Amino acid sequence: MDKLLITGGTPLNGEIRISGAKNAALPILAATLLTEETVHLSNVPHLQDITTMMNLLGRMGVELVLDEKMHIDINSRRVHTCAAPYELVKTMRASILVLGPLVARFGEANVSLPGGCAIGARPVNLHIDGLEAMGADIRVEGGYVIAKAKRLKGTTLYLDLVTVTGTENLMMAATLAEGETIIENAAREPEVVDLANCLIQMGAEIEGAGTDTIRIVGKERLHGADYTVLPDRIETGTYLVAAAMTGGKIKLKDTSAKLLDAVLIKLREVGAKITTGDNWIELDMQGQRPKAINIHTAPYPAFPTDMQAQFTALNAIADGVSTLTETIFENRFMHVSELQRLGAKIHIEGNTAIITGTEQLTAAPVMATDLRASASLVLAGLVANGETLVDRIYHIDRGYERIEEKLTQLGASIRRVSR
Ligand SMILES: CC(=O)N[C@H]1[C@@H](OP(=O)(O)OP(=O)(O)OC[C@H]2O[C@@H](n3ccc(=O)[nH]c3=O)[C@H](O)[C@@H]2O)O[C@H](CO)[C@@H](O)[C@@H]1O
Ligand SMILES: C=C(OP(=O)(O)O)C(=O)O
Repeated sequence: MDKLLITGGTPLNGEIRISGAKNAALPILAATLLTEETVHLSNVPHLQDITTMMNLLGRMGVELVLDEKMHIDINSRRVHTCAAPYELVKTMRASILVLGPLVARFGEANVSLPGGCAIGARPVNLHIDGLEAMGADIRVEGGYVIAKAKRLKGTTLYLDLVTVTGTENLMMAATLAEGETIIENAAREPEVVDLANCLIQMGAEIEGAGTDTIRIVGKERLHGADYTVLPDRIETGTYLVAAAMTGGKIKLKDTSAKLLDAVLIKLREVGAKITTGDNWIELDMQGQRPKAINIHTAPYPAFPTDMQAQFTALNAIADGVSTLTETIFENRFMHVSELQRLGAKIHIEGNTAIITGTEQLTAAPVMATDLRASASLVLAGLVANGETLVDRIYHIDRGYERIEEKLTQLGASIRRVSR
């Protein structure tokens, strides 16, 4: 099994390109099930989750043609099964995103509940309740969501909790439903907006994406489109934190500062000098040690839970004591015990981590438990004294494209080893 071997101590310096967003590309790939015409996608990141989604679509009969730059032509004319089997989707939560499109276009779906995950229980009850309210007949049996429907009917849906993939699933389903659907308390994440923009290019009528009320008027059919996926704000944020932790100076290209307001505010509080342009962000830490900052995760536009682990690593070496409160997932502190192995001084009280910054972490073998937890261990490895070996990096390959190449380009000492 591959591991990452990191020798800490080099301030990051240089320029890299940010990839397309995993959490936008996944629902957009699922959305191609809504039309029999070809959808052409660009800026799809080369990641394990994307491969899993493409394998799943391929197994259903979707034709996918891709070139080495990950431009993909996708055609769902010949779908012959509406099943998403457990063996194919167990490693990826986002597989549930095929549920809405399948029910809306084919009137049936047999989709495995996504497998257990280290960050929390992550039920999909709101996806199911919403589709039922639109007229689908759904039962959950043997670990599968089995749905049948004649044409879905538009209605007003109120989501009890802000759910990103729940909003996406219901928005996709509503594009082919009869009449108008209103989603109240919708997620406002940029990835929801990106999906809506792609659906609009496919002929959908959607207003209000990016606000908490989304209105969709269903169409008889959608058509093909040519769409470019937005940049990955979490990948962007992760590299910015890496530069801040190492006291470096980096420029990230093909990204957008507009997606990262809450994160950039926190990085400025840490002491980073940040300059932005239309499609780039530069961070200069001027060799300083970061200042400790308090963080509270919440749905967009507040501070993203997907950046919590990376800021835990930053606070572990920062000057001062900080608190970091996780409000989205009940079990998203699995990285804490691994960071403690590197010398971090953190204790957990309920859903808050209290962190006393220490000037120097010391290398140790550590184990990744989920995607962003693994990123936090890599960041800690970049500043730890000695060689840190990060195990179970298949988690990181789910969400970071060529991470060791990009960090090497920025001057880090990191390589993939099989041990
Ligand atoms: C592929 C993708 O886009 N993943 C992102 C998405 O995950 P995902 O869409 O799974 O996360 P949700 O926004 O749905 O989860 C928010 C909260 O709602 C709860 N909930 C959700 C649905 C439901 O039916 N019932 C329920 O109780 C969840 O357990 C969680 O506590 O948003 C999360 C929150 O920003 C991010 O961390 C993930 O990176
Ligand atoms: C939690 C994440 O992804 P997923 O929802 O796909 O598990 C993430 O991207 O940090």
